[in-house]
Amino acid sequence: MFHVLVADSISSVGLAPILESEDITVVQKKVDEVEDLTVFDAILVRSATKVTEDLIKQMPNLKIIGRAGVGVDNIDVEAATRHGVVVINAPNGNTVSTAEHTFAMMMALLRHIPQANASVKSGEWKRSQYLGTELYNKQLGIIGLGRIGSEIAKRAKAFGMNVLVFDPFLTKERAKKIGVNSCTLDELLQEADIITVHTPLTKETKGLLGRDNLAKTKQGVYLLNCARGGIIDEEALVEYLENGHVKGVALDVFEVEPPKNNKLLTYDQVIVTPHLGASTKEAQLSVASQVAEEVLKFLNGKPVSSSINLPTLTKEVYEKIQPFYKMAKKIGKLASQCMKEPVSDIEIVYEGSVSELETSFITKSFLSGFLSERIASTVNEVNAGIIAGERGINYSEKIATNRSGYENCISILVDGESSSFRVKATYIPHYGERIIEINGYDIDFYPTGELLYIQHIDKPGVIGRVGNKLGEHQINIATMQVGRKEAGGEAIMMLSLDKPLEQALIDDLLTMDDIVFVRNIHL
Ligand SMILES: NC(=O)c1ccc[n+]([C@@H]2O[C@H](COP(=O)([O-])OP(=O)(O)OC[C@H]3O[C@@H](n4cnc5c(N)ncnc54)[C@H](O)[C@@H]3O)[C@@H](O)[C@H]2O)c1
Ligand SMILES: O=C(O)[C@H](O)COP(=O)(O)O
Repeated sequence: MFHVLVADSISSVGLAPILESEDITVVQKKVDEVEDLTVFDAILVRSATKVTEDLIKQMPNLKIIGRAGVGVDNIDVEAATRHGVVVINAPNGNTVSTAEHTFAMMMALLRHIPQANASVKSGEWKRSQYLGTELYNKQLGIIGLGRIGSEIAKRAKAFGMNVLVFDPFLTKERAKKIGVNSCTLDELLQEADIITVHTPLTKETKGLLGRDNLAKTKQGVYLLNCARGGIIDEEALVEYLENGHVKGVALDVFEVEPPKNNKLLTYDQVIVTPHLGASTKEAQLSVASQVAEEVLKFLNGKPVSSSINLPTLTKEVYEKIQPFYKMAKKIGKLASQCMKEPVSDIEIVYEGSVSELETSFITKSFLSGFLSERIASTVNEVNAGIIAGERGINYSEKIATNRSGYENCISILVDGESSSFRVKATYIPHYGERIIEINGYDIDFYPTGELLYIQHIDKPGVIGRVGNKLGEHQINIATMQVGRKEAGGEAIMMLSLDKPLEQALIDDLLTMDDIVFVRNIHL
């Protein structure tokens, strides 16, 4: 008999396969109302229950966490993985509902519907006070053209809006297919009448619309956030509402939920909903049935298709593959951070002993490292191939015909819209992972921590000037590797640092003679 805890409000109709199973006992209660957490094999949640490492530790029988929705930011996926607990979600079930909710918010915002509704119900009849603005012919700026962003774009076009999109990982082909104009963030900020955000909350998107970027927007801009609280910096937003630059805001999500003493709630021109994007009968039925089916499959020992953390490998295979698996993920992150641009093709070549292993898993691990720098946190070995396909990235793997002399070697070539990136790595037992070539330059470093990648001209004094500049800013260099093809030509440096560089210092390095390219890398 399996025990499943349904800790949040999830559609019972959708959960029917689990509720009706004779082999499963279901308890529908909040975590803190449950007396004995130790019996449960599965826990099903939405965004309200926080599945922390502490909770996972209190559930020693736990095998699977089911998220009836998209975002897994309320689940400690790393801890789950460490504890061998599979995490699954329902990534597509609420896309349309959230897109529709965003659209409803946009229309309500520009036509003052919540304010007018409250006014009429209080006995007023103030027609002239609620003069609205049409969507027709307006510039809609969409930041993040994933599942939800694309659905918004379709609907906006039907309303006769001009759609501008900023998504650093959007290929030209995909933008063309969806029929949107891809532009830079600055162009979008300067041109859009209405801006809506649809990215995951990551270290790069946190505060994306903060003081500096809000200053670049049009006077009288409207803003929407139905993605995750914090993408629009709430403190900066208050300032821009106070000075009248931002005309109206619609929020479904907040930095702290439920919001407490949040000044944004005091403005008449701010309309809000309590994280209702996914709250429709259809979406709830869809996410609940997706999760129920997956959990049922898993508990019956069948493979699941929406796992976001663990690949389905036997213990034996996993042990052999693990070092390459980990290394491939790091190379993926390295390549993605070195090449911040849309990518169309990735080729992975395996050489030596690694080519005898199940390389498709290693390829997926590379892809998940690569994509995790660009897409929501839900990308992993299981879904990386599908996501790459959705993003228009073709990937292929080959076994090398020539040997380079290493016992094992993984070579990767990433083709982007304006440049390519080539990297080679090897794994040496009892010594570790080594990056042995970048863009044709021989090099040898351990891919970990804070790194600084510099392309420069091979001239006396360049390395010294870089060292001095970092020293002036109290940045300690732990290790440094240089590589060149010929004396006096282009060369590269890879420095391992005790802390990352501020953007201002990177900009400063770029102004120095003979420095061509500088990039902070975090592995
Ligand atoms: N309000 C709700 O109830 C609700 C419901 C569902 C999803 N969501 C949230 O909506 C957001 C989008 O969900 P989705 O399913 O469309 O995700 P998705 O992964 O399909 O799309 C995210 C997009 O953001 C892009 N992106 C990543 N970093 C970026 C950056 N720095 N700048 C611009 N674009 C960037 C990615 O390339 C990707 O195309 C997520 O935060 C999700 O948690 C909210
Ligand atoms: O990430 C999601 O799926 C949404 O934010 C919906 O969250 P909810 O299931 O708590 O409504």
